Amino acid sequence: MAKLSVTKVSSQYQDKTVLDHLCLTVESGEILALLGPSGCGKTTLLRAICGLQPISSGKICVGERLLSSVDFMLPSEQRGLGMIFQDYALFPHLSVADNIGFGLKSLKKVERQQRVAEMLELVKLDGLGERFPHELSGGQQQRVSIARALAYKPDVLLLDEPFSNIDAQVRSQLMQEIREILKQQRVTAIFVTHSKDEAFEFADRLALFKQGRIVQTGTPEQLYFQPAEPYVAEFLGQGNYLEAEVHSENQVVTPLGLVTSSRKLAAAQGEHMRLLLRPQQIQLAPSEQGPAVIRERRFLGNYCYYTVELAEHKLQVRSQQTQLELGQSVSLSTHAHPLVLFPNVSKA
Ligand SMILES: Nc1ncnc2c1ncn2[C@@H]1O[C@H](COP(=O)(O)OP(=O)(O)OP(=O)(O)O)[C@@H](O)[C@H]1O
Repeated sequence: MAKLSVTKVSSQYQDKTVLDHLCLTVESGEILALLGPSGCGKTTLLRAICGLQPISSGKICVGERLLSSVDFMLPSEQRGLGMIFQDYALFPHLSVADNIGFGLKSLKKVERQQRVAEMLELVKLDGLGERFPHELSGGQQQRVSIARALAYKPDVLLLDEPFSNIDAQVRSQLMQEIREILKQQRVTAIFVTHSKDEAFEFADRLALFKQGRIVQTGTPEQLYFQPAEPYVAEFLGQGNYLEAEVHSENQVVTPLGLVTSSRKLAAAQGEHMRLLLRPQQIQLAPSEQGPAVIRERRFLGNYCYYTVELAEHKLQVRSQQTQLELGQSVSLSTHAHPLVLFPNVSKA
């Protein structure tokens, strides 16, 4: 059974529907990223899970325990959830140790001190227990809030844009460290972000939001390489779209020539579709008679990003061939892979 389940949940602000029959499950020990643009309802869903936002349909459960339904709202403090905020939300007048021990008042003093010491060690802040939050860096403050949330062993940890205020230079390392801690402690977590890079780096699975609904859930690879719709494809990264006519059960005719799918196509022969190719799915080869020309080039170390002109198309190509020059003619190809085809709206 899923650890957290959100079933057909709707919620409104005044008359405006912000969550629309939304369904989501998080498995035990899993880190799920809720990903989506600003205003799509991510924070509202977290608030509903925490018990700060009423719902008008559906239910929210942890295991078999009901947290919210249309006519029931378990008080926030009885939900067994931990919460991490963007602004750390530490008590400024309490020391680091007292912040971490804040939710442990039911424990005896010695046990509490022991748990606080374990948590300080876990988040690599041993020796800093007597400091106050303003004496710590942003990354260290976020470690304190992780320690505070994990100290009372929550059933599910909710993280609302926890890395947004962290300096870009240390963000990636902090994310990796916190991910390791959550995995080591087998914490079930929901992580809200509008950054696909953060979602890729931190989560096991992504759920992509669109106007109050989840449009697709899956591993980063599934959403990136097998997006269910153009919205998903575009949110997760750059892509090239080419007109494609279905030629056989696993081939399409495109401006690149015949492109082969490594699995059977869902579209019928003769149908006009749009083929999605990620920049790294197009291969370049220098060729004097090649039909395409390099128009822009960005060198990025191990690889180059090229803008390649092919008839009226401008294609973005990522290639490890870093020696190609502006104005050079090239041929283009793509290896057989599971092709992603979307309906061709202009011909529909
Ligand atoms: N208290 C409120 N009263 C009325 N409308 C609200 C309220 N809070 C949020 N909204 C609206 O509900 C919608 C969803 O907001 P929400 O904060 O859940 O989005 P979000 O995806 O978390 O966005 P962001 O990434 O910017 O935090 C937005 O259109 C927002 O303007």
